[in-house]
Amino acid sequence: MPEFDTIVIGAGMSGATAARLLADAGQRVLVLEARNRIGGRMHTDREAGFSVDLGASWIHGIDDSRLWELAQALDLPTIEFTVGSFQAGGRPIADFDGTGSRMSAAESAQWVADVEMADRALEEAISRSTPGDTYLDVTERALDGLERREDALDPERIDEIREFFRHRVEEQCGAWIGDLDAHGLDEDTIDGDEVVFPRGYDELPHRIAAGLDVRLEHVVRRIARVADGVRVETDRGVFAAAQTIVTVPLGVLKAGAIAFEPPLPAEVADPIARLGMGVFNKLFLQFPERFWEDGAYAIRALGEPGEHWHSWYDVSAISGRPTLLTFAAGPFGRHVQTLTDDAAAADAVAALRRLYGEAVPDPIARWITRWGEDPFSHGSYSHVATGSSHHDHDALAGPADGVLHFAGEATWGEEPATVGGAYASGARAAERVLGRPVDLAAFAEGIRRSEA
Ligand SMILES: Cc1cc2nc3c(=O)[nH]c(=O)nc-3n(C[C@H](O)[C@H](O)[C@H](O)COP(=O)(O)OP(=O)(O)OC[C@H]3O[C@@H](n4cnc5c(N)ncnc54)[C@H](O)[C@@H]3O)c2cc1C
Repeated sequence: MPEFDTIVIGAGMSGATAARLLADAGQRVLVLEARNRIGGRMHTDREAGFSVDLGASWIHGIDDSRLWELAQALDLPTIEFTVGSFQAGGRPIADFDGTGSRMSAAESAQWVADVEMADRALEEAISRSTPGDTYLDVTERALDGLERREDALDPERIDEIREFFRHRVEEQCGAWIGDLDAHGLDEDTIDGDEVVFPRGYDELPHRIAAGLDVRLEHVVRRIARVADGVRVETDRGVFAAAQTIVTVPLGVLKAGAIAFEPPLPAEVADPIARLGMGVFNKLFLQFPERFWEDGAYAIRALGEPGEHWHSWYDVSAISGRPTLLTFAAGPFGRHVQTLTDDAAAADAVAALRRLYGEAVPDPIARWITRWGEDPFSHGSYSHVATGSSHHDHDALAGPADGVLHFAGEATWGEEPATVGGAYASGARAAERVLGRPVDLAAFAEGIRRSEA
């Protein structure tokens, strides 16, 4: 008989959740984690004495969110910060136009109205799209229609909206707009406020994983199905169990970093090949003093000044120090990974100086991520690449044969690319192993009781 009932591969949100649920149900569970830390793409740097979330920061929409229920049950402090999604307006945003000049309130309101009109045309174009159409195709059709209207917007404004749509895809999916399927943002809905975690988001997987048998720095290389279950080969030994839950990121599966014996069946291998893994990187800049206006949640540059670095979020409330967070995603995100930290920060500061001039001091600290170069994620999160569909996410969960299960953000079609999706997928994998539903309220209560 194998030594373990279940081996969970990966100690991120999905793996920690599945492992804890199974251990709570009385199973002998082993978690194998390649990195020297728990949390995966939830990773908080606390070295400076405050929290800097290098991976996920937000719960995107707390209404009807099981993740929000968990965060509340565990008494995690949160700060409301409803601008994590890429919106034209909705919250106070300091907009700058194509000449780098601050827009008036009326100009910003007009911009939001223009984007809303374009979004309606885009929705229509998506509904009429045919298989194989990219998000770029439908965007161009929508903008083309707007250009030919009697009350057409001027070409400069159309270009700004085009740029906005491109940036939205890059931020939501980490992908170039021409690589995303026309339906790639269909599931991108946010219900309710968004929140961030001043103590750091990775507290969540750490508390879930507390007390589990987690072996860090164990890189899984091969998974073989054998007569009585699975043999999992790592760089530090071989482990056996009745079944395994694989939670490594889609990027790791796409890179072929784990060999499966026998090879994965088409029902799982094809979605792995079809879905895309995007790159989304963060750059935090901390300044000696604040130079942007009070009350603005975000700063946004339209047109040419915002071609690359275009959106800055004021995250000072988390550290108590003047700090802006900006993103580099898609092709630009891959480019930024090739720059030194000095060069990337200097480039972002130069973009800010086009808006605020010499009022922008040199930053006193910075943090920059390179998720696309990380061998244990090979990217930031999954997306519906051209030719794939949201069904591919759920198909990826398997189980291929009841012994080999998959979980992780990429396996949850309703809310992929999120911590909420990872959490739900971990719970689903545990349910499939146990053959019965799990009670997430009791799960949270169990974590609290064990900490008391
Ligand atoms: C920069 C960034 C910002 C984000 N922002 C948000 C946000 O604000 N809100 C949100 O909801 N989501 C956000 N996300 C997405 C969110 O972080 C992920 O969806 C979620 O954390 C994924 O959890 P997971 O368990 O599926 O995968 P992971 O957290 O990646 O866990 C998988 C684990 O498998 C391990 N592993 C990999 N290969 C091996 C191997 N060969 N052997 C053993 N172990 C291995 C990894 O080290 C990792 O610990 C962001 C992601 C990034 C990168």
